[in-house]
Amino acid sequence: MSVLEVDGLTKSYGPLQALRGLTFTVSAGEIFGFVGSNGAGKTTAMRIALGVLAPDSGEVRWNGRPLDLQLRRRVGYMPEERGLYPKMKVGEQLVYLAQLHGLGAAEAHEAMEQWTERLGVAARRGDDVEKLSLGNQQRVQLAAALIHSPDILVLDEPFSGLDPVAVDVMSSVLRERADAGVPVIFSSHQLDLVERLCDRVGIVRAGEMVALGTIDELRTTDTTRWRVAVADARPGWAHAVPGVRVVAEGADHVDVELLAGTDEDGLVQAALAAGRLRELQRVRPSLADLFRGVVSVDDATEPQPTPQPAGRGRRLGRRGKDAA
Ligand SMILES: Nc1ncnc2c1ncn2[C@@H]1O[C@H](COP(=O)(O)OP(=O)(O)OP(=O)(O)O)[C@@H](O)[C@H]1O
Repeated sequence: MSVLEVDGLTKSYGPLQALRGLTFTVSAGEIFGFVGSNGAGKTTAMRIALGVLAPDSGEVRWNGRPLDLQLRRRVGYMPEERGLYPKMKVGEQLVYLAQLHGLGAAEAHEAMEQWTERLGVAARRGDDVEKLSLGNQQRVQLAAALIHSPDILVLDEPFSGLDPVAVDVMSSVLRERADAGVPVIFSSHQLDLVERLCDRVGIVRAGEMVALGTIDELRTTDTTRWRVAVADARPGWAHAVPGVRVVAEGADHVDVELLAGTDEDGLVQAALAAGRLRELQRVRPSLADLFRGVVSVDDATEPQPTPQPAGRGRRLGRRGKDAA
């Protein structure tokens, strides 16, 4: 079976180690969700997968073969910073991009018509890209990634800023491509969407993969989670129960985890003693819960550079990324 292998990627920007041996695979027909805090290294990894950025070490292979220039032309890429010509008309631009990927004029035109139709921007073919709303520009950007029927799709935050209808269209296109045998990788901070759409998920933290698998595989932990609703309970009652860790507190309920070796009897007794027990049920952690479990609050800050002698080690911000 065809497989995209991302193997042991490391990448530093000056003193900042953005990737530390990042490894994962995506099979043909699979949608892989790439998640992680801001600055975790997702864009860096995707740029390397496309070949626009070279790793310091490690390799990306497609069916066992390192991704060379020829194979890279078979990748459909949606960059985070987007990459359309603002003053070019939507239709002309898509035809032009298709031809750059080797399609003949008639074929390119047909592909443009097909994708603008499918993505709901057919009426905008004659408009300059810059005149489109951001969401519509994004639809065109996806069309640009798909126009040459790529064998691999790599999409950097394709869902950000889309309205719910566009999210549905984008989701069904990705599923369709995957069903046609294309491995699809996309990054997103919309974890509910990732949970819904992806066959497997990778959680990156400071340039390393810290969790990898199907959502169900990621849910397999040695702790179990319960939701308990107690009316008129004294505040904070759950915090005092031995073997219980409070993971979320709502207005009328708490979510708790029973630590390994603890059964639910103690929790039930404590809940009954705390007030009128309204609800007690086992809950399956969402991807957002799993994410919080492996990515700490501190990760929202970016990976720290290794200490440098005075005068060096300046960290580039978002705007400086492409300049480096
Ligand atoms: N060209 C560059 N020069 C210097 N530092 C960079 C450059 N590109 C990225 N970085 C840094 O590398 C780290 C990883 O960045 P990257 O953009 O890959 O993360 P990300 O997971 O895509 O983040 P986000 O979710 O915010 O898009 C960050 O600390 C970032 O500031």
